[in-house]
Amino acid sequence: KGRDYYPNERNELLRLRDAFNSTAAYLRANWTGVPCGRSEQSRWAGISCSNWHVVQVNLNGLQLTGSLPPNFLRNITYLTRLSLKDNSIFGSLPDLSNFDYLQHLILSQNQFSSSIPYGYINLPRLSILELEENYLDGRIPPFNQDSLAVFNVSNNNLDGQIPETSALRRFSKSSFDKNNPSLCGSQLGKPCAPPPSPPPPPQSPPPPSPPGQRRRSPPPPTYRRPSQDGGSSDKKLKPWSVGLIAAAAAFVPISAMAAFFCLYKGARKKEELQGRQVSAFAGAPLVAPAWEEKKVSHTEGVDDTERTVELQFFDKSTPVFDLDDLLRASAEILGKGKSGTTYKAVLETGSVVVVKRLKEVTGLTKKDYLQQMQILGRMKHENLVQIISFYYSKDEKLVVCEFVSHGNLYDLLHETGGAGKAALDWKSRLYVIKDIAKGLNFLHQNSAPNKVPHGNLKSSNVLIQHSRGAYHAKLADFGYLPLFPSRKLTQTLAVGMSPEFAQFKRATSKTDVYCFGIVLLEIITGRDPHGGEPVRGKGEGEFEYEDGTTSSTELVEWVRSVVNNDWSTDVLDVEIVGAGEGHDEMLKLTEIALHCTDLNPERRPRMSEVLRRIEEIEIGN
Ligand SMILES: Nc1ncnc2c1ncn2[C@@H]1O[C@H](COP(=O)(O)OP(=O)(O)OP(=O)(O)O)[C@@H](O)[C@H]1O
Repeated sequence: KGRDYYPNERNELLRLRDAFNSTAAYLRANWTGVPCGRSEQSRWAGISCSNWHVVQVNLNGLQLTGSLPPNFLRNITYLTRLSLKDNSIFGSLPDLSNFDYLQHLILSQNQFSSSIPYGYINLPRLSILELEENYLDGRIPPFNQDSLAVFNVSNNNLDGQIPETSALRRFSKSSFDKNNPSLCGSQLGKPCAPPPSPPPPPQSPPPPSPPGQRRRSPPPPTYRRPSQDGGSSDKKLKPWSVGLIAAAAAFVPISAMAAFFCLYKGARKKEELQGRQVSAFAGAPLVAPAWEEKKVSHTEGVDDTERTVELQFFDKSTPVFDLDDLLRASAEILGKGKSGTTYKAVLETGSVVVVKRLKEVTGLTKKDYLQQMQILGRMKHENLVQIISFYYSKDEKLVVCEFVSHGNLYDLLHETGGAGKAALDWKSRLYVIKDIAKGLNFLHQNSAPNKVPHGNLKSSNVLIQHSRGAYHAKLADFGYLPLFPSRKLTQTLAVGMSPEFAQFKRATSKTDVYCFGIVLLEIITGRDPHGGEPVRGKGEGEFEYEDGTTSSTELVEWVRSVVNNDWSTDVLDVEIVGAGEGHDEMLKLTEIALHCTDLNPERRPRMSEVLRRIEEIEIGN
């Protein structure tokens, strides 16, 4: 019956599978039997074989949550490729010494939070190393493999000098930059040592530096070996702690969180002793004494010292909680978007909130962050997700907002199996459309004229509530645009899909109107404007629509051509065409949507006009 398989390799894969939480159900169902048989092609999803051995593990974008088991894959001796990109795996990067055949190591877009293991410099055949978009800290080891062709450690929390090896000198800024604020070296055009200070002129002594301002001495240029646990010994609140705790809480009982919590507490105690944990609003009057105890405050002013800000609450009538409460909450990941990871947290009091951990905001000053948060906190409207509070520290920016219970419009419109889709009849769609228009108009009325008030309007950011027999909508994720410094990131937001952004890299309030038009077309036609294709992850760190050819414009063009021909009802979603109601109204809405998605932003209507026209449309019985 041919040769035997290698049971050790199978066991290693099963150990890996079992380390992930229930999102790995797919692997549980599929990884049965023998991974490598006679053929090179494995029956196991994500596994490739050669000569009866496992040689590749490719588990990208499967929403895997958990940490990698110790001595990870140690018996898979012939492994050439390990790719776990775009999951929510946390903890330390795996120790991979003695993997002599490993060529591709791709662990980007996860939540790993250790330093980069030193042993990686001894992987003799390493040609692709992608570790970007994690929470890695510490120094970059001195990689010097000639084989290295792709190297990316950007978007982490690394520091120190980029080692001056010939292999690393081959890579440019984009391999290292973003969110690695303390990293320095020629690749970044950022010398590590401070420039030698000129001798002070004898007549005039240099002005005294302002109190409390000390120059940070540059880190020593040598590589510091990571401590045993793979982390750094610095006990400050780690950028990963919230994510780790929240993710861990998704599948461990609250009591098991104590260990994490102690770690966090210890870190805080030290910070408090050092006087770093100071509220930026320390002078603000607190309304109830109990709140003082809880060390929370309400936003009343802004200062600009680069310190941690405790959770800030906007509404004095909401029950308050502090970061400790939040960390103790049981949490689950709702999703990982382009702007960060979103968690649902159930506090011990039973209140449910949503916590968004923003990424890519490290370049932002605290003042800018607080100012924008204050603007957003004032945006109170029944069709906007209410922001409850926010948190700022150098490494961690959190936005806490209300939880909206019925998922998002995208899922409701495109859910396969029909359950969600059929539920959204014409009347519900019109309710939802009106709500979106009202929420967006409110944002537009209350924002400065030169701003992009929402910036990320798309159906997955329209959250649905079901009350008194009807669907209602609330807009989420608005106002983040000023927080994201890079164009590349703006490109991933909904406004980045507009024709003007694709062509001129520009967005205005009329770009929001365009996004609204696209959502409207999506509701009317039932078609996914992005054709169901992933927006992200086309190539190595690239985005699908980078060249500006968005498929949302294809949807617009298609609707326009059908409508121009004979006002046919062909564009309408079959679900509502079948019901035979509301055709005229839907066609009126199609006209509005086409007006909103005009290629020329100047010709698009203002949101106030859009709302007026939509409100004229009757909701029948
Ligand atoms: N306040 C909320 N209440 C309930 N669910 C929410 C809330 N905010 C976000 N979600 C859900 O969490 C998931 C992830 O949201 P998130 O905003 O992180 O990603 P996204 O919308 O896919 O992308 P982006 O970051 O570009 O907005 C989505 O399914 C969204 O519907």
